[in-house]
Amino acid sequence: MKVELRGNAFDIGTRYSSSNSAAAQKEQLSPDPDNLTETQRSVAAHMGIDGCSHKVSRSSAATLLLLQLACAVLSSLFQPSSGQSISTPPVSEKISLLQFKYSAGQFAEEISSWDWTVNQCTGWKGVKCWSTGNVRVLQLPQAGLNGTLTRDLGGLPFVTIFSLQGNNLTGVIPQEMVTMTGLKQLLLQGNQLNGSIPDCLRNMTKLEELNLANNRLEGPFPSNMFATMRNLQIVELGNNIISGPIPDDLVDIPTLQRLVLRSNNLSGPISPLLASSPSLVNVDLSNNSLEGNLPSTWTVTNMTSLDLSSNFLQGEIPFSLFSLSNLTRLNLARNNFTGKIPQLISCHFGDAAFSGNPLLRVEPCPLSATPSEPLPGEGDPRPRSGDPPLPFKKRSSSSLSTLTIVALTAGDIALLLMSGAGFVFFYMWWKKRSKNIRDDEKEEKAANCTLRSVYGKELGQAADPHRPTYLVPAPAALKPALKSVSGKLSEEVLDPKIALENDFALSCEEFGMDPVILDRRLVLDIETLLRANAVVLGAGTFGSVYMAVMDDGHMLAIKRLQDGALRNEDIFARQIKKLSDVKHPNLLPIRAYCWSPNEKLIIGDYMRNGNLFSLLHGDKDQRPAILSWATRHKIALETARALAHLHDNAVVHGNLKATNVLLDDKLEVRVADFGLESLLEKPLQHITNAGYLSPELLVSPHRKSAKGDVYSFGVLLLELLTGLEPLGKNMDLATWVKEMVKSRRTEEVFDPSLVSSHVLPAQDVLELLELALSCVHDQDNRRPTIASVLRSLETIVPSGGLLPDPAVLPQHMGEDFSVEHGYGETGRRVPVDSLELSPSQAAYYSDNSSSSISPLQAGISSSPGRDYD
Ligand SMILES: Nc1ncnc2c1ncn2[C@@H]1O[C@H](COP(=O)(O)OP(=O)(O)OP(=O)(O)O)[C@@H](O)[C@H]1O
Repeated sequence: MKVELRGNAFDIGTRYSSSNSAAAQKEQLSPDPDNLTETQRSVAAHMGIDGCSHKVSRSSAATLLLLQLACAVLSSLFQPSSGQSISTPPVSEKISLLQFKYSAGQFAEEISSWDWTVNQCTGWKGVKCWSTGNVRVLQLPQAGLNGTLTRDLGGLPFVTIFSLQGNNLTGVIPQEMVTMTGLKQLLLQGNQLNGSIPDCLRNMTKLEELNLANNRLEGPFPSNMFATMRNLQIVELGNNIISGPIPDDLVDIPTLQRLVLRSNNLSGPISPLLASSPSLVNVDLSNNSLEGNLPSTWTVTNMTSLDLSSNFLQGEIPFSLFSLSNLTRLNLARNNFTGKIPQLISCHFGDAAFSGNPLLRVEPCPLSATPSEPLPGEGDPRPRSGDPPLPFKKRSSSSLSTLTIVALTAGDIALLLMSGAGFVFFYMWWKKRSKNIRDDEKEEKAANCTLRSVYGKELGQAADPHRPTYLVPAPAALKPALKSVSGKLSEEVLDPKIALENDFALSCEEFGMDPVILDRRLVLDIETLLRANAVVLGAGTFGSVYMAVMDDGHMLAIKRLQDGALRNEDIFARQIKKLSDVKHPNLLPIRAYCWSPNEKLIIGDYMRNGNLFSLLHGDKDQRPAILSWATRHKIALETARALAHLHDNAVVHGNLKATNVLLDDKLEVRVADFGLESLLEKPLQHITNAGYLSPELLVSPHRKSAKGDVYSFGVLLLELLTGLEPLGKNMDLATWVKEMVKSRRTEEVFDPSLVSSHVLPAQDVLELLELALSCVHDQDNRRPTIASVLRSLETIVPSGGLLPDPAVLPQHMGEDFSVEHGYGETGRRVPVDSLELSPSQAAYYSDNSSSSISPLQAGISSSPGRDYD
């Protein structure tokens, strides 16, 4: 009997589905809407709300009625008689939900419980109801939904939380959702939704959180859309294709705290309203096409984080911005700002905050004062909490005082800096010291350490990394794992404010045990991990890497090892302990790990400045940085130190490449991912670092050796010298440079930002090239040891024989430099085939200049077969 009736219910759903698209059937039904029941009337009324261009059609209402009648009979038979306190749920809402299921969730295991015979309020996953029986919450994050948001969702007028993030929903956001006038959270980030931002959102006047990030929404904001949405606290629309200006009625919402519009096509100036908002805490407008000068007066007193990097902003940076009392994270990199940044300010916000502005003169900071600190005590000679008390009252804010700013703007900068050098050092010392005191206090509270959603109550306190990071949906491979544990999730983890970043936490739940801590300064338990928000940073050879934000703002990087990791816990523990024992200031320490039969996580610190590859070559959300010769030399030196230390401790890195050369807050190198193959059941048989692999390893990738590391290091040096990626279209970088040198075209290999066309490279650069070439010798026994490479590197003192950083050039020289060296009018690097590369460098990337096969593709080291003359 039950089976039969379920079949009926399914038929109804299917018929309804097709009726929606079949005009003929609609016409046949044509009921009189005057005869609608109370619920129907309410739905229809909501669907026809003024101000929304789309109104529900007569035939839809008719279909609804017919279905409701049919279903009402069934529901009267099959409502549970368990004495629920919830009233009988409206059938129309059930139909709307089923219709949505048939459109988007037929194959989603998550909503297999959505069965007609079950009460939707008590037995359907992801659905919660009011006591009246109306749907209050629809919450299905990462549920494997695959299809469109149907117009029938308009039949859920009493929903307050609509949370379908991290699925694979396509199509437009239907105008019918206008009926949801009581909505407080609309969370659809991490889908494939397209079309424009629907005008009808304006009717959601109670909305507090709007998150449509990571979709394909395009076009400008509907005019005056936000004028009615005055309760918004969080607006996240990053990583779409939204164009046009940022509307004033958005930035002046009196409750708005978090505004993330990064990586869109937004243009126009930054409104002075944004600079004076009393509520804004976190703002990220990076990676757009915003232009013009910054507002001259900044009074956003609550703002802690502002990212305007990678735009076309220009003019001088107003000092009032630096005086904001709570601003700890500022990123103005990669714009066209002019003027001068005194040392006091570059020390406060970090040099990187101003990099990539060719006409901005930044006085580099001899110390680092960026907000994120290493764990207390780590290689850190700073005073600790046991030290004598401070001689003055603790300041409540870390901002520069108004007095300081006035002094600076009055033109006394030089004098102030000279006479105040002691103050700077003392200030930095004090700042770091107070941080240590806080850290120590936190350590004492370790046992109670819990994490909160950074998008929830702790809004804006910790979530915003200095460097923009993409939020991306969980890798497909992870989804089954999520499903398998989702049934166990607590209510709190399903908080819709905790967005798709919780992919990591979900997968971690499988452990059910605390992580093994390898660094006693790290306080972390499974609860902590479960509640942390995680962002996928990327996936590599060994698995995915996530960034997770702790409640104290500390950011961890968590590598989730793919299948193939050691199955024996003891051996895994022994190997990982061995790796974590190899400590060096230029190695990224392993702080903890999790092991379960199905999951293995490796936990270390998150490096805000990303990796060398992105820095040199740029990536999706970062343009290449302009690195001076001295900086490149420093990176080479520190990487060599890390590698030498590994080899001294009998650890082969085995996967050295620019994405594994990470940069910490002080732009100091932290080499990551060393020795990871020792954690695998079987050595990898495939190439993990194409372009960096020595000829002998191309033949036998599993025979990792110290000399193989030296070869990879040589390629890194070449990358730093040439500015080119390790793999061109037709050959690898080492082969290309060797050929260029053989053809006496050495000067053409250097990165044009290092050497002007009429100044030959200085001796020290040539020495480095020679050293790099010795490392990439085809025969491993002819390569030097890393210890001897390090010694040579230490003797090379970067000279001033090259053009200095554009940032320190006088302005007129800066202009010449940008034109001559391919930075274009805006001071940005321009793509391959343009001025940025020498003709021979451009040829390295082009695929029509040679028909040769890359030695990597061929699996052997051979002559490139390229015509160099
Ligand atoms: N601790 C970290 N801090 C910041 N970024 C990190 C950290 N660890 C890894 N990443 C970044 O995350 C991304 C993915 O890293 P992952 O190690 O998985 O891949 P990979 O380095 O490209 O390749 P491989 O797995 O072969 O090393 C890379 O861009 C990497 O630079």
